[in-house]
Amino acid sequence: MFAGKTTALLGRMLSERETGRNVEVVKSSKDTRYGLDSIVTHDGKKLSCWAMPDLSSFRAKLGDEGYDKLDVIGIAEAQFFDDLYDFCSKVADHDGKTIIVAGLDGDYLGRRFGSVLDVVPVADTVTKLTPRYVYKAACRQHYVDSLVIIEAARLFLDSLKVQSDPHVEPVPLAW
Ligand SMILES: Nc1ncnc2c1ncn2[C@@H]1O[C@H](COP(=O)(O)OP(=O)(O)O)[C@@H](O)[C@H]1O
Ligand SMILES: Cc1cn([C@H]2C[C@H](O)[C@@H](COP(=O)(O)O)O2)c(=O)[nH]c1=O
Repeated sequence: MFAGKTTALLGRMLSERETGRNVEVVKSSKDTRYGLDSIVTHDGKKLSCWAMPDLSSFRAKLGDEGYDKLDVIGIAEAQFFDDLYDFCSKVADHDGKTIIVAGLDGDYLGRRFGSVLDVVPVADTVTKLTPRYVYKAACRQHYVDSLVIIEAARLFLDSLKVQSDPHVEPVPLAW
């Protein structure tokens, strides 16, 4: 929800790839917003991925040979995978691969979301990202009225365009 999770995941995967490591990304097939063949940031950066309903089918989908060659697995929209903890434990501890998880730890009401929080104790590092205030408010409202997020995003992006022009006075957002 505009916090930069997908941007961060994409950046991490590309830098792992640049160091010669073999990487793949899997995302939940529940997230159909931008199609199923890629993870896509809200400003349109893309990286191809596998979309799956659960993580237990990951190895079978890649095949043993493809799976064995992998060094790094990125997981997007992790909040939708019920088997996140079991997958991460097995793949990291048993198979020795690096896993980079991106997902929401809480829903729009601030309640825990899926099992993202369960993998925190077994993670080597955790980065907590938070949306800009305007997006946070709009995302909450989105679940009440789905049109509000679109208008809020448009207003915010318009305000950035105005502020980036040194000859134009910035217009404050009214909320
Ligand atoms: N420092 C930053 N880190 C991440 N995203 C940023 C940053 N500054 C601006 N952005 C913008 O915020 C948006 C974050 O989108 P995205 O990574 O898809 O978020 P999320 O996956 O959390 O919904 C993008 O439009 C990106 O360009
Ligand atoms: C806050 C919130 C989000 N969701 C869903 C909506 C999207 O499919 C993802 C969030 O994706 P993003 O990459 O962070 O934009 O989660 C939901 O179902 N319930 C919620 O409360």
